[in-house]
Amino acid sequence: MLLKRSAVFARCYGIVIARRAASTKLGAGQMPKIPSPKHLKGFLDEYIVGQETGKKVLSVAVYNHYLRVNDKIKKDDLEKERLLLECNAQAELEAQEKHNLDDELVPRNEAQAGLKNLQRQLEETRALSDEAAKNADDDLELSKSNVMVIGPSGSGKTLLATTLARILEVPIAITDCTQLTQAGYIGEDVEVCIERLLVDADYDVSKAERGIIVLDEIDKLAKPAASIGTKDVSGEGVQQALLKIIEGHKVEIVVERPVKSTTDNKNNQTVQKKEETFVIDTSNILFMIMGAFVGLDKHVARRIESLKSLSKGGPDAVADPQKTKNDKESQFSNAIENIELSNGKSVSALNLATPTDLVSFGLIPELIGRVPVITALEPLQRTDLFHILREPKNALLDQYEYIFKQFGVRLCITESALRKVASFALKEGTGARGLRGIMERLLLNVNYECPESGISYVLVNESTVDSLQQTEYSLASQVDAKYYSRGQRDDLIRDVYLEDAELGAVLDEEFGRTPTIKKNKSA
Ligand SMILES: Nc1ncnc2c1ncn2[C@@H]1O[C@H](COP(=O)(O)OP(=O)(O)OP(=O)(O)O)[C@@H](O)[C@H]1O
Repeated sequence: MLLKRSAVFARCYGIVIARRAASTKLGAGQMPKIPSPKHLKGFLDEYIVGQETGKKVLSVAVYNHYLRVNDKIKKDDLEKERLLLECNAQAELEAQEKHNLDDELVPRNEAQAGLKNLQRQLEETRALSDEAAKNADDDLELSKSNVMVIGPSGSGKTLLATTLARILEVPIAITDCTQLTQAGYIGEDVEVCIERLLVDADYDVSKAERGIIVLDEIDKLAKPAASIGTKDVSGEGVQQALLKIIEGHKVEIVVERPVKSTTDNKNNQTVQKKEETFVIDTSNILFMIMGAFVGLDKHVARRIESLKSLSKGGPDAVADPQKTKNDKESQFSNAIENIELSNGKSVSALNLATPTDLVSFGLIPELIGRVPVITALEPLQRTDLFHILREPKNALLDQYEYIFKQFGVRLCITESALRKVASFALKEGTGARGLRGIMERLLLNVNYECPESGISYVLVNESTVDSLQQTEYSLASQVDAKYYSRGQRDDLIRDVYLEDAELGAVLDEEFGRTPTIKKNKSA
């Protein structure tokens, strides 16, 4: 009996500790409401132009990931609840048993009836919790699904990840894989990505444990064919080191956490830091692995062409290589190979990349195996770049208009000027990333001239962009626009209408003018 009691005590003691931990963490980490894939995609549409397939694939993958996270947390909580219920009933039974049997005032038969009653309650509790566990499909565990996003530089890979983190209100950490090395070598250890996530989660472990880690430039870890047999501490070594954390593992990290800031006599603020150890379980963290994988499209195109030639029966049947080229944009070095499908549609070769292609590229199969969802982003076309300039939330045009408004100037950029900027960016071949640089060069001189100058309106039109294209970067200061004082507002509107009737109408409305009838050159 003594042995039995001490066993029960030990069990209850253990569970009471679990109860304390559970009561503070119960439901912690669970997402309150996961937006549906359609809702997620709709939100992405507001910020990201094009990339329809990528946005759809990611919306579904992210939705499923967080369903799994919630399911896992729910099951863990249920199990804790179950143990608690059982423990409480058992502890009460033990206490009552002792009390009733020791108390001489309680008649023997009443004490025994009371105990029987408690025993029945305990049985009922067990049956109820067993039933709840059965209903929750306890044995079924959803597996982790990390995501790989392949796409040319500046196509929106990082923007997709950060936008998703924003809608889901989860912390995010972006790590450039080229900085990582195997533990013990000069460079950053792979655990640095978890440390960054923890910082973004404001040192809240449960928040960090459901965050997103982006491993950017993963393609730079590809094992070069020449490295076979040699130790590759920054490529294959890092891929190996990433395996555990990507799959789901408890990782211990020591971070220097800022605790308080003090001000010395000279009014200098110093932040005091304290070393703290955290244990982070990475099994609910969503890993998004990204890279441009330059050359992968050519590899895929070759593989598909050789498959086609095999199915048609010999070298004579090899498809015209021109067919796999991007139609208009192929003259640019970063153009991605296109593949013509049997239904006549043309898709980017990156969309047809298989895990085997990625292994041929130099990623290790174990890493690819842990990332079951693979999607590719399309290289952005001229029209995408034009839309990116003015349509999404946070569009560059809105940003520049806002900056100019701060010093009292209405910046007007015509549609044809923006289309020229888009063409210019396409030629530079850096995707949407290049747009910012071009806009900076375009507006450098204007931005220099306007503040505190008496200028109220600036018009940047097609010829302004032409003058930028004719100059070298160093001569960007020679790019000029049209400037107007407050009294020349009508001149501005007239000039705007010559190139962009839509913008003219916007200005008419903005200034409370009667709409101008003559809406364009031909009118
Ligand atoms: N499809 C898009 N829609 C809207 N904006 C975009 C899009 N693609 C890129 N951008 C803009 O270009 C900038 C760079 O994009 P992002 O950092 O997401 O590119 P990336 O694909 O991650 O490039 P890299 O491989 O060089 O890191 C973003 O800040 C964003 O403003």
